[in-house]
Amino acid sequence: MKKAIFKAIPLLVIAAFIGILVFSVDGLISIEMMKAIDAVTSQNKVAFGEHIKGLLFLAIFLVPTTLLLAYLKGKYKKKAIVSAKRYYMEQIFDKEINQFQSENTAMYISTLTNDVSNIEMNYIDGLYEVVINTMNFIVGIIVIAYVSPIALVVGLVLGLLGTVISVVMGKPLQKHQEHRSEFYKDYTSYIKEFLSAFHIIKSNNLNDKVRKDFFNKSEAIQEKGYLIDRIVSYISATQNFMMMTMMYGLLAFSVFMAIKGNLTLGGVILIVNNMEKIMFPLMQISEWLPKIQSSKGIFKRIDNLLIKAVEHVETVEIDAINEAIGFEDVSFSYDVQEVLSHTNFNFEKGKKYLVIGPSGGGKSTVLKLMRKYFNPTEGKIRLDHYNLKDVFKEDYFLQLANIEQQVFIFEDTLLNNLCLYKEYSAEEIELAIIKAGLTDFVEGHPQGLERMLYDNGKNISGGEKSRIAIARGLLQHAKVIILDEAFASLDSAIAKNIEKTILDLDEVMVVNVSHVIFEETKAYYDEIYMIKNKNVYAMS
Ligand SMILES: Nc1ncnc2c1ncn2[C@@H]1O[C@H](COP(=O)(O)OP(=O)(O)OP(=O)(O)O)[C@@H](O)[C@H]1O
Repeated sequence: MKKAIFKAIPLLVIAAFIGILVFSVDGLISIEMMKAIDAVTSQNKVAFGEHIKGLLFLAIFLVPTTLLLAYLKGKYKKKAIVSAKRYYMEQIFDKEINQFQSENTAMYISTLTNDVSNIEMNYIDGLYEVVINTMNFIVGIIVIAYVSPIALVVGLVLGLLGTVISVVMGKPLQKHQEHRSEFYKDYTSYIKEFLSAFHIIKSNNLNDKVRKDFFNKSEAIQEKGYLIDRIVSYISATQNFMMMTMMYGLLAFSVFMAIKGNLTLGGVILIVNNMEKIMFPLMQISEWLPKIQSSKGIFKRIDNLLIKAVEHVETVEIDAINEAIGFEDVSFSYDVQEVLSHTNFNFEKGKKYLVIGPSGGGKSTVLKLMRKYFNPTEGKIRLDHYNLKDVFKEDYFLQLANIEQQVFIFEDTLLNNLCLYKEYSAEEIELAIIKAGLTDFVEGHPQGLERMLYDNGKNISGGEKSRIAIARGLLQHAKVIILDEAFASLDSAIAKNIEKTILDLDEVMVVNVSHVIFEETKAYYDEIYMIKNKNVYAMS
């Protein structure tokens, strides 16, 4: 993820140059001021007037450059955060479906919210502050060196010491930030679970247990936050002590030089004035360095989360399915459990298949293999004369329409939910609506296709969701339609009608896994497969 953030480095470099300009102008103002004061002490009115003029000119020049620096800061931060988030999303969508499904999605939510905002506050802001304050510090030191080179050495030694102390003290922060990030992951996972199970918790009187668990988890996070704040306070206190020592040390040193006649009054004022310009950046640098360091563990956690499982390299492009999808001596196991053993069967182009079998027999597993979520443990799935494993997913998925019982509804209009953000003609949409039995549903609402669907379809019924999924499948004009218990939430009259519509589709292979079997439509299938005892049997 760091690499993505580094895309904003050119902006940071430009900001660093503008920073040098701003701080140099500021330094020149101090020098003009010193000269003006020395002109007063030597009663030189002409020189005083000239230095005041120079001072005013520089002060005016400072306004646009300071504004430019503020603008660049905003640009850099925006670019860094946007690239980090874009990289994050790209890496997630690069993952295989099966890998993603085997992980807890709460991890992703927690990383995208807590960890990314932590990186923004500590790392992205930190890099900017360290770079800009380093420029400020360097210019401050040069300005002081202009009147007293020895003061430069004293300043540098003290500055270096302060930074080393901060970095060493900041070490434990990294470990605690990592722990806090872990706590947040569990916490997000827990919140996700209890919000999803709200009705189960209420109806089973589990409120007290949930309240107690919630309290314990919240307290653990707050305790960790408190510990981190305490460490930050210790670091700040040590830094303040260092800064005070440095300020008074330099002050005493410049007064000593003035007494010895090696420094003018203007010079003492310049050093005192510029001390803040050295101290403040030093304080900032030593405050931000531990924060930058503490992000290391979080980066590691995010990068581990985004690691893609090693996958087979796909090489075959297709633009149609011309013959069949055939399972040849296919075996498949989840970890230790074997679900299919050396099984052979075919789904031919344009034919209709009903797949039945006992619960846990392996029906969904066959569909997952067919959808390329997994590859067989042994044997191969043939697509025409290719091994399905070698075929590009993007090409293959264009040929498939999946209609499942669990239908996801986007928080958007009915139209967008039907078309899934693709372009279809009005006639195509109308035909899909009719075939999916959605006509009354669309016409029965004053806003028709423009009605809004909310929160994964909370404002529509399970049957309506299923019909939306069916309409989506029909609109796709896919050559293979896979139905996974798609009729389970529909009343039998509607289900029979839709099943018949789908079975009437010419040139479309239909694979219907269903517990709901209608005698009236059974005859329309070319084959019925029974999946049991790790094997697939043709019933005809
Ligand atoms: N991701 C998984 N990890 C481990 N085992 C799994 C996984 N998915 C399914 N199984 C196991 O594999 C077997 C076959 O499951 P599958 O979901 O294919 O059956 P099914 O015939 O579709 O069942 P049902 O009709 O109940 O939906 C079951 O014993 C199940 O517990």
